[in-house]
Amino acid sequence: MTDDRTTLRRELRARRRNLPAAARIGGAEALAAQLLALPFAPPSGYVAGYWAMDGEIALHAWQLRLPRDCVYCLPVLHADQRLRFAPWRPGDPLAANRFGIPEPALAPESLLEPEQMSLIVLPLVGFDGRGHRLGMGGGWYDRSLAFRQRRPAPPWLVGAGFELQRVERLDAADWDVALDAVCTEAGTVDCRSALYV
Ligand SMILES: Nc1nc2c(c(=O)[nH]1)N(C=O)[C@@H](CNc1ccc(C(=O)N[C@@H](CCC(=O)O)C(=O)O)cc1)CN2
Ligand SMILES: Nc1ncnc2c1ncn2[C@@H]1O[C@H](COP(=O)(O)OP(=O)(O)OP(=O)(O)O)[C@@H](O)[C@H]1O
Repeated sequence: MTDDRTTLRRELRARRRNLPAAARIGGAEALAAQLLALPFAPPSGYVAGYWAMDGEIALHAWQLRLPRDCVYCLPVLHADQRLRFAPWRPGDPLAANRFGIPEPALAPESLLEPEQMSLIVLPLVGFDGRGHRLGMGGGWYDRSLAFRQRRPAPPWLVGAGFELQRVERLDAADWDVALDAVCTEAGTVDCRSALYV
């Protein structure tokens, strides 16, 4: 990881946190509409979101408006350094993981593999117009979704963020998994046609 990426991460996270509450609430509603309008939005199956923290754009509006046959899931950290996913509805028990992020309190054998998801929404720290992403730097999503470099969707991979997290250009590392789309409160970047350029 270069110093540049560390600096950019810090700056974008601060920008994300400083957004006023009204923009944050309106943004979550507008994001839900963008996610529901995706051409590949699944009518059924497991879909993964995240528990928003550190100023991340929230997914509760999307969760509430999902088709009834979609099962909303949250990421769960696993000892093998790859994410698993677990269904979660408001009221279900949660426990904080080692980053302090709430995750469903389920037995390990009940957890779902990334391969079982129809669609996964990834939290973005930053993104560019080609769909390259900057995450928290732990490599959790890249490791967990590496199989998508050799195999087509599903799961569809969609980054979510506020428009103010867009940057001119992010260089992709070998391990970076390409997103199929990026959704913000202002619109959607469909990255599928850009995969081979
Ligand atoms: N809401 C949300 N959930 C998520 C992620 C995320 O980015 N957002 N993740 C995306 O990968 C995974 C967890 N990865 C994470 C990686 C780093 C940090 C983090 O806060 N790092 C702190 C200090 C670390 C510490 O407390 O030890 C930091 O960098 O300031 C959090 C989550 C899975 N769940
Ligand atoms: N497929 C992989 N196999 C092994 N290690 C990986 C893989 N993908 C990423 N990593 C490791 O994860 C580290 C962090 O990667 P990077 O800086 O791209 O994270 P990020 O994409 O910002 O974070 P995240 O994926 O958590 O949102 C890298 O230094 C790399 O060593």
